[in-house]
Amino acid sequence: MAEALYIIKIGGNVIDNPEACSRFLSEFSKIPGPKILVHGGGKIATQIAARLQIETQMVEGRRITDKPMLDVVTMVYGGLVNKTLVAQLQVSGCNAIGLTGADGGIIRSVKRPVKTVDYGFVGDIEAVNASQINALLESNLVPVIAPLTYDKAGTLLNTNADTMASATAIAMASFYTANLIYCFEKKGVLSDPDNDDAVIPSLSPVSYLEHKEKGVINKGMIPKLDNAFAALQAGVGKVTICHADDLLKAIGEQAGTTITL
Ligand SMILES: Nc1ncnc2c1ncn2[C@@H]1O[C@H](COP(=O)(O)OP(=O)(O)O)[C@@H](O)[C@H]1O
Ligand SMILES: CC(=O)N[C@@H](CCC(=O)OP(=O)(O)O)C(=O)O
Repeated sequence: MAEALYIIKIGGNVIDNPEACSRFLSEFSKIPGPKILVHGGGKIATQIAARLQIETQMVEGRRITDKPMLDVVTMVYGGLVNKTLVAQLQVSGCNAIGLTGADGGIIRSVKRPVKTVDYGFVGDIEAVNASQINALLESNLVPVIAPLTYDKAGTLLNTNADTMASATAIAMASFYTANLIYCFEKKGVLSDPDNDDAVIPSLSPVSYLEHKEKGVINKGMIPKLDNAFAALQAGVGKVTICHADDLLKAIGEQAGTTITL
């Protein structure tokens, strides 16, 4: 069996909480062997945009990204968030290297075509350069990937971080047994949104549909789960959704929600 690789995604709600983020990074640093961190930061981009009097508009979990908003997300994801995480990982003994999809040409996308909604500078992933990412891993570096990609015209594009993580895990599955873990601020996918302990231990496509129809799985969880199922279907070994504090538990035994087919 191929060597295990852990692709961990951390969302904006955890990054925005300094104590929770620091606990998460300390757990992440302890993962043995090759690993990749993919981060979001949507909440911080929204806050900084507001300070600059730029209004945020989300449609189906995706940010409408005009040029002023593209400038904000480039600064926030590619700069502030990415470099803060890298610096903190360095002092945890983890030799992190911060990258957008454009760095090393690791993730290229195409501007989302305008159908009913014009998302602006938002990218749909077209190609992940798994060999380039693997070269970093083989140099014992830990890639920390920001949710920005680039297109063939050399334009940066804003790209959902859950999709970045799923596409990276799928591409890396040609070299490793890929394990994708979505870490966020809840204990897993919940069967009752008002009860933080009502974790669904294992979620199949059929039960996903049932929970979605009942309305108990909604908002940001829908694109996250769509990405999770897509990864499993495309050869990723294991996909888990868990609390950021439970990362090592999810790797060692079981925590949160395991996605099944
Ligand atoms: N059934 C559910 N279980 C857990 N979270 C849910 C559920 N339905 C909707 N959510 C929402 O999904 C959110 C996670 O998605 P998102 O905001 O995109 O997170 P992230 O910051 O990790 O990208 C949670 O904060 C929660 O409000
Ligand atoms: C196109 C698009 O929507 N991009 C996302 C990228 C950040 C992200 O996904 O952050 P979280 O994981 O913290 O939600 C956004 O700008 O919000």
